[in-house]
Amino acid sequence: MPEHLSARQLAFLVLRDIDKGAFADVALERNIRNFSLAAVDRRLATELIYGTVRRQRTLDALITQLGKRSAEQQPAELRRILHLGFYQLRYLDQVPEHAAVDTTVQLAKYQRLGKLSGVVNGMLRQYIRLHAAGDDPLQLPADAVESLGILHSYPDWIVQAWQQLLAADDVSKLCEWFNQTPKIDLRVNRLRSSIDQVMAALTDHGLMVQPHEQIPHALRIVGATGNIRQLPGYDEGWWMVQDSSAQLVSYLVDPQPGETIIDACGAPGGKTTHLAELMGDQGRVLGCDRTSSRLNKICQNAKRLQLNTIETVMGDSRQQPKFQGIADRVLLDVPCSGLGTLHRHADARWRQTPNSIAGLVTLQQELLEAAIDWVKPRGVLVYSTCTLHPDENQTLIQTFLARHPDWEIQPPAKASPVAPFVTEQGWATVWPHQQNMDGFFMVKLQRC
Ligand SMILES: C[S@@+](CC[C@H](N)C(=O)[O-])C[C@H]1O[C@@H](n2cnc3c(N)ncnc32)[C@H](O)[C@@H]1O
Repeated sequence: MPEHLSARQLAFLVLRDIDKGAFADVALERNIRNFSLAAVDRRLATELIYGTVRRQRTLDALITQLGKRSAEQQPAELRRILHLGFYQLRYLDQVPEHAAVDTTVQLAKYQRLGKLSGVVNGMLRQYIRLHAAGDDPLQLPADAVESLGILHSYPDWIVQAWQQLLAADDVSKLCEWFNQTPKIDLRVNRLRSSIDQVMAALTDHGLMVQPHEQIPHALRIVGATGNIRQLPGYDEGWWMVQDSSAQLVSYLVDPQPGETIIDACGAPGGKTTHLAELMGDQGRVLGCDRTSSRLNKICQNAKRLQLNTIETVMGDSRQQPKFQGIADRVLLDVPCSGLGTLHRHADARWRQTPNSIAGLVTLQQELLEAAIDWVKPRGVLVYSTCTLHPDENQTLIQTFLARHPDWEIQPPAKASPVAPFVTEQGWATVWPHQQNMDGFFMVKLQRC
């Protein structure tokens, strides 16, 4: 197989596995071992896989508009080959048009779709002709929701959910934001290191690193990192990978040394470990989860970060009567639809559905009803999600407050790193297209 085809060939094989139900990252990891690719080709394959999965609706619309049959009627393998071709033409400036066409036609031949290689050639060349004439080859319908969904590649129901919360222009910007490659943020372990020490070590290692303007101990790595475990300070527990917006949650909890904190849905421990760090590792932090393999990750992270106050508790947090009235603060970082981290999980927008959201809302409500009984009379509970769906956030909290008039929202103190993100209702929402971080929702509740 010619070298220049290998990246596309790998991408194609991974896409075929995804069509059989595999998760994108798992399928990539499994297939990559069979190819000895140079780093640059590995990067191209990764971009092609995640890019075509993200942009699938847009690419399907092009197939339908430029072909004789709709995308759904095309043979599955031909459809994936066309996705790869159109993706390179539309989104990859570094791939010359002729290379995109030639490699896609060759890919069809390698897959024994030789008879259809003329179709591939014709459709891709038609795209190039229309583009050269100054037109966007992608035609959009008049309906505003469908138009945004096709242009940015989202199911209509996600666009509609965001329209409930944002102006049309913001919805468009948010859709586009999630189509970019994710960045990696670190949280510096203040008990083992400092921002300056970690920045110096990473810069010496050849990385570009920026401190976050609003969030103490948060750093952003600019560009590719390579294997994260091989970066300086990892083994020493100087830092943890955690998006800046996720770091805000523990600031909202605001744990104090000596207190008892329960983290009801704690694995893999990003926030459990942050809570212990903020308490100077003094007190008791119970990190709970119902999945034992995930609970182990809390132990591993606590060990690496050299934190001693964390105890793990295995089980369903809807049924933990032993926690009744023992907590100064509870964190409920619930399982959610993840609409705030769509850039990190290319296929997530196609896996979630309105039905799956409804199931999650029931679980979230049950967890909240159970966890309020753990809070001491003057204690607080923080509810958080990495989603941007109103049913899992604003509506869920409003429904809870209507059912529990003895609870109210406590906005963060003015000096809190969370304060800049607080809305007039007292909860905080991080909008990625405005704040350039993962999407998050968080609110602190207390008894009146
Ligand atoms: C959003 S993740 C938590 C992320 C974590 N707080 C962090 O910052 O690393 C939600 C977690 O809830 C756990 N979970 C789901 N249902 C649960 C339940 N009924 N009781 C306890 N944990 C649950 C999942 O296993 C998952 O690890």
